[in-house]
Amino acid sequence: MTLKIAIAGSSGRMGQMLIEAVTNAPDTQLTVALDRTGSDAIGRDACAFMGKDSGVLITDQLSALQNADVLIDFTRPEGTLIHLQACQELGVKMIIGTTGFDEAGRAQISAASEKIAIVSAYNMSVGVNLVFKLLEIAAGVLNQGYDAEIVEMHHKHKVDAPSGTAIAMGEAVAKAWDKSLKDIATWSREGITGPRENGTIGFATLRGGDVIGDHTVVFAGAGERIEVTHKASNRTIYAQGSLRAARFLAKHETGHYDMQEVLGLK
Ligand SMILES: NC(=O)C1=CN([C@@H]2O[C@H](COP(=O)(O)OP(=O)(O)OC[C@H]3O[C@@H](n4cnc5c(N)ncnc54)[C@H](OP(=O)(O)O)[C@@H]3O)[C@@H](O)[C@H]2O)C=CC1
Ligand SMILES: O=C(O)C1=N[C@H](C(=O)O)C[C@H](O)C1
Repeated sequence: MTLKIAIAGSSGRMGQMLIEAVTNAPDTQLTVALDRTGSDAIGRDACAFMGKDSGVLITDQLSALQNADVLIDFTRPEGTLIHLQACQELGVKMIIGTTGFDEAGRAQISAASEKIAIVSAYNMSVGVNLVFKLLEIAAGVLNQGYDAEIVEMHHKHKVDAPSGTAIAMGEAVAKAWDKSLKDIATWSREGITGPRENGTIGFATLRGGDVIGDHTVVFAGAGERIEVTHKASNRTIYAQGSLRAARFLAKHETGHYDMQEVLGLK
């Protein structure tokens, strides 16, 4: 069966990666390419950036989604929430890779999953999802006398901080410590901060150049330090993960799933 795929943010870094992956896979077909109203990309062939002619023109008309089984959305929270509404109305499933949602945005996604099947994850790569499992084990053992610090670095164009992945890593550690991340997170430090409080999780954000995505969780104890690191060197890892999510969604009509479920890690 061929899956009919729509891509949001078609001219973005991830949008183009996804278009390339969808057009190259044997079981998926690009049927809709969206970008926002006012974008220079509207009316251009979705595959023009690859020097190819697909016949799918980039549009801002959300009614085009009726020609898709699944929308893959890596845009911005405000765009994703508008697409979410259209997908509910048209019965189109969704894969959401966008980061930076507030609690209300996350609640809207969960509520929509009563009508349509949704996979959402702050990181679609196999490697990072494996790291979440490793963190569960590490934090479970290092639950006393170790300070957890999470350092991430991304390209200079990224607009949200800390990264969704860093937050999800913090949530994995906090869960293993039977805590809620919001109660123990130190999101940044500046000035006379005083000594570090035990049981907290610190975050540090670096931005620069073209770094695709580096994450390290440090567990620092007395006499030793354990570091768990993931480094992305190509955005295809996120696109390939999204295709796995699309195949997974073909078997579900409703419900809210994450990549751990898609990858069979839960
Ligand atoms: N879950 C995962 O595995 C990954 C998640 N991400 C996340 O994906 C998102 C996109 O990243 P990236 O591709 O680098 O970003 P880009 O800025 O390169 O692309 C974003 C795209 O979305 C469009 N867009 C922006 N605002 C809206 C809106 N309100 N409505 C509709 N479309 C909109 C942009 O259009 P325009 O250029 O006109 O503004 C652009 O086409 C980020 O949140 C990032 O953190 C990234 C990689 C992996
Ligand atoms: O904006 C990015 O580029 C990335 N965003 C995601 C995040 O915020 O965690 C995933 C990946 O790190 C790349």
